Amino acid sequence: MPNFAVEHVNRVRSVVQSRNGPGRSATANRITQSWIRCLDEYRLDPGTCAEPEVVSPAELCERQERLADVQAVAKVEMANLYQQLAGSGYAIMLTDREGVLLNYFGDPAFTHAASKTGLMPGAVWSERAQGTNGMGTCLFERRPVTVHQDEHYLSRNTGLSCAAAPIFDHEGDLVGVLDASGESRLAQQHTLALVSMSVQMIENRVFLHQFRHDFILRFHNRPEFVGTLSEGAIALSVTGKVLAATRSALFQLGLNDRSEIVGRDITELFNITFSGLIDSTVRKAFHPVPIFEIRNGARFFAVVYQPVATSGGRHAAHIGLLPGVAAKETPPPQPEGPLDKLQFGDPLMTVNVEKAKRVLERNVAIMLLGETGTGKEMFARAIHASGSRANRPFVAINCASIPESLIESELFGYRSGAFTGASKDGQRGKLLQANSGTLFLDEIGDMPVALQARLLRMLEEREVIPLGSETPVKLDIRLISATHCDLPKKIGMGEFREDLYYRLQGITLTLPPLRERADRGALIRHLAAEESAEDGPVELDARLLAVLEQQRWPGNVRQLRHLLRSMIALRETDRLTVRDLPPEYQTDTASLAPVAGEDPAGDSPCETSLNTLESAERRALLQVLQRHEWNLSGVARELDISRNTLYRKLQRLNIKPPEKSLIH
Ligand SMILES: Nc1ncnc2c1ncn2[C@@H]1O[C@H](COP(=O)(O)OP(=O)(O)OP(=O)(O)O)[C@@H](O)[C@H]1O
Repeated sequence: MPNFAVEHVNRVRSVVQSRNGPGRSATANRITQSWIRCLDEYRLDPGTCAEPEVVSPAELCERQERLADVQAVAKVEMANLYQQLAGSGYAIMLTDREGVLLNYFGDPAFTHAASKTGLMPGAVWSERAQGTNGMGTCLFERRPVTVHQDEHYLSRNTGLSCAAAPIFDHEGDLVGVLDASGESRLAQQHTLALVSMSVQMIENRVFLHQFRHDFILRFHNRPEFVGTLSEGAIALSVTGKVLAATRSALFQLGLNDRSEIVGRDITELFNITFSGLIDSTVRKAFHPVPIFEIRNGARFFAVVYQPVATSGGRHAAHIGLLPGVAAKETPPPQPEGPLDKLQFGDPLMTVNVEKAKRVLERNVAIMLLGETGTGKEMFARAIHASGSRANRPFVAINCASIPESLIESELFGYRSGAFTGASKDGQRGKLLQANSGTLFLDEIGDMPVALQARLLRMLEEREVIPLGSETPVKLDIRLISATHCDLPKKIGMGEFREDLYYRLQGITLTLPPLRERADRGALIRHLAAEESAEDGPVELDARLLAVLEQQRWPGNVRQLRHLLRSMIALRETDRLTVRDLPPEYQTDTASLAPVAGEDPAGDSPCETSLNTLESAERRALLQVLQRHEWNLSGVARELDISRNTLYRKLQRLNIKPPEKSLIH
């Protein structure tokens, strides 16, 4: 036996005999306790040269099968983790609850040495088989542990540094361990933080998969964290009873045990009915809605996902059974998706929605253009919620609101100590957080030029190198960007890279400003209904509606929503009139034409904002439309213009079809 091994064996024996650990820290005490177990209880020889214990291939298969759900999800996370740590001589391993190594991602530099100690599929890494070690000791302690070099019990394992975290199922049962082991001489706290994050991701995804045929409430106290690693998730039955909850859900609700929540009705936990929650989620196009927890009144933001349909149509059965939802949601032939809920007949919005639907499952970057408040983020969320990534993270980053010096680390992440002030555990950047989901880059026009180059490289190569690392991590991200800037102008001024511009716009969708939306009457009514949902319906009188329709709305839908919200809050009766408008909106009304029918002698209200030439064009076009009984294809043909050009003309000239006519 080599000298170092003899010394290690002697040290282990003397520590165990004197019950005196290698140091006085909690970790050292835990290591001593483990050494005592190994010698006294398992009767292991710290200097053993016996071959590592390995189960038969048939048994390995059987064990892998038993943990198939976890394995399938873990594979993706193991690959991510491996790529974050690759180059530093690490292997990532998954064991079952008996410590049998099921899956292994190894750094080539390490794999050869590792197989000699038994770091290979089928090997048993329980404490009983391998003495104190990351996987085995983690299984024993049921919490994340590091075991660094000569803290190992067997002398042959003292070259290893291990960081391991336990994986629990939704009932709190330990199902396995995720471990990163390597030959690094550095302490493992940073690696342990990464391993623990991966475990949380695995637990969340397994949960979402296992309860995919039930309703799932996903929440966090910050809306932007819904859909990410730290969200809480609660599975609900068709009647709104809690079936299961993730660890993070219990943590956020301040509960210690699942029994405090499982079997309870959602209304006992939050101040909202189940059907109300589903309704508002759908109405807000899967944008998290605020809910309040009953015990302490804490505010959360939540989204409810409906069951994924099975071949037997279990989804449809659920909807049919739901109290309150059933009546409103009589199964339509083509169920309305989150995208459909954003438009009410405006031709440009209809085209946008149709185009977005066509590329839902295709790897095409989407660029959303539009003035502030036109609903770009809402549209991006609806795209995400409509596709197969709906259960994956939606990560939004506003390039204009974070300091230039921090955008890079926000996006690409950093390792511990990468810069002054960096968290000691490092951070997974937004790009990695969004992996397998959607990344929404808002205000992309404000991204610093230097970073644009890095972003472009990431898009071309579909991989990212976290700050402070040298190893790329593969990315699978749906990218949606948005801006209100004139990007071609920025390109001309050298402030935006042309190559990135073309890369970002697989398709470009321009959201119309509110003042140009042909469906703004319906949108106003829809928003008024949403804003008054909690305290009873309101009615908007015709003149108020006309006045609202003719405002300029520099802040677009956001401004409209805020105005309606305050009018509804301050109302004296449930019938809102122009008298309920704040003064700054009323000044505009004097110059507006009266509502049709109020003053038959006056010009059409729609003409008041047009110049003489436009008014003439409008009248001429109306005549052609009437001649063709509003058949737009016929009109387009007669005028020799495309239907799209005709739509734009109708919008510009503020022409709407008569109430009951169908555009065809
Ligand atoms: N189609 C819509 N239906 C209902 N509400 C909408 C719609 N579009 C936008 N809104 C509302 O308008 C507000 C602004 O939407 P959003 O934040 O998505 O706009 P934006 O264009 O991304 O704004 P900014 O450019 O300032 O980031 C939100 O509160 C949203 O509720």
